Amino acid sequence: MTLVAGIDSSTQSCKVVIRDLETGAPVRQGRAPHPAGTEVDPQAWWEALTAAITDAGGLDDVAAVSIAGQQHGMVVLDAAGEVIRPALLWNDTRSAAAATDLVAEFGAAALAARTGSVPVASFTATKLRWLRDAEPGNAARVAAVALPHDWLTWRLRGYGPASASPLGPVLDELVTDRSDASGTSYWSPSTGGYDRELLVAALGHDVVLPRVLGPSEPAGSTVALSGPGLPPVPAGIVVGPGAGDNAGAALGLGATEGDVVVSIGTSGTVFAVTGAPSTDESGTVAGFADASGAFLPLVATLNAARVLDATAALLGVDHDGLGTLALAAAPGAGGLVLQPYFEGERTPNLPDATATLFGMTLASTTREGLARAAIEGLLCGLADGLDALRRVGVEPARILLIGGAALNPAVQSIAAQVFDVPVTVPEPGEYVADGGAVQAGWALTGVRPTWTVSTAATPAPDFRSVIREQYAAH
Ligand SMILES: Nc1ncnc2c1ncn2[C@@H]1O[C@H](COP(=O)(O)OP(=O)(O)O)[C@@H](O)[C@H]1O
Ligand SMILES: O=C(CO)[C@@H](O)[C@H](O)COP(=O)(O)O
Repeated sequence: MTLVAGIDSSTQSCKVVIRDLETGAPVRQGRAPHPAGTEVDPQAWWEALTAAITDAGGLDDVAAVSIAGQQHGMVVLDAAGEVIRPALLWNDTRSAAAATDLVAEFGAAALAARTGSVPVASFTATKLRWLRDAEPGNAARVAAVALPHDWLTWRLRGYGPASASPLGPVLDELVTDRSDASGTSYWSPSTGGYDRELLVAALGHDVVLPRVLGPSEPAGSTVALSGPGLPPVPAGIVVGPGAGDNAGAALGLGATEGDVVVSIGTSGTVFAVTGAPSTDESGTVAGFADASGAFLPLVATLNAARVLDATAALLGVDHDGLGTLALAAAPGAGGLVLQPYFEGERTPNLPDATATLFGMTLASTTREGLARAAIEGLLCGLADGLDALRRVGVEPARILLIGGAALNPAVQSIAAQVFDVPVTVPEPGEYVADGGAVQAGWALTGVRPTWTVSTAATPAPDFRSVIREQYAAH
């Protein structure tokens, strides 16, 4: 039996899935938490990767591995391969003004044409501009810029600072893939090349950028790393190119034309695999590349599963309790509407916004109503995203609902009331890590594995227009 491993280094945790290459059957898995916050020392991801691989029983019997991860995070390295400052994550909004500056300098339409997207604070280029302006000393030291999955792949292949890696700080050995490169705002999904003028405009000088690998192109192989604080990984495992987490999920799900994936994790995302690149100069839809050689128009919100975490904590219940309360209220929650911008918002681009509860009356202000308004509010933001995808030509036939909060039965049934497209809930799984496992198998054999994904639920279509009408009124 040949085993392959996929890794998802996501915002809240690191997950490892090991599968049988031939059948796709799960063999074992592991996970470890990431620290909270929107600024994280990448060393914490390396330690979580070590813990998660250990939790998964190590990789001794594994033939190939590939790492997918949260998109956009800014990892800046000096000439000695040292991380210069903690990474700014995709959900860190301090670079909102820098994003505004870059859009003013180049124009939204030009940026959409050159990079597929109009940058907001999430995008790497805006974080580099923030660094240039706020921390010029750190900016001047930058010799290479990587994304979270690029840096972890580099470390797993034995590169890193001289004191902590067998192969040392070889910056030219940094690699990335099309999907994650497309979230930088200095790479073009249409041409497949870096836009160095935009990089220099952001950071102030040119630097080493990771080589962009094709979907099945191996990054190289592992070197033996076993030791205290190092992942238990033997030498010679093939390392796949890795991916941005959303592209990884599309690969893990085997999403095809007509499928729109809605992921409710730390971020909320709505995306589809398409044959041609998309351009949306309004900035709503990011025109990303995918991990199979195609494209991935995507809408992302900042406020997703944690809206439910916060509401459940406020109501003093767990996730199941929140779901039970929500289903006890009628669709529309008696007029109660939660605009859930707890962390500012990315789509719409309102980085300084806060959450607001509308429609509070003595009748509507109940625990049940609040629970339902929280689920409806986060789903309405994603339904707006679905409409934006339609505007760039996506024709949805079904929604594949994934991510931590998709496990919640109330989220599943309310999704069938908010989306005007049938909803399918795949069996609970780590689809981003599964996408990494697909990449690992693809890089190992040259043939893309096609594994079956089972369905856990298909909530009956039950579209209730009142929910979106109320939400849109505020
Ligand atoms: N049954 C549930 N109902 C609602 N939310 C849940 C449930 N189970 C997990 N979550 C939430 O899902 C989130 C984690 O989802 P995940 O997709 O792993 O996130 P990420 O990939 O961004 O790290 C957490 O905020 C967690 O509290
Ligand atoms: O910024 C985006 C997509 O553009 C986010 O989707 C991040 O990629 C983080 O994803 P999760 O950790 O929430 O899955």
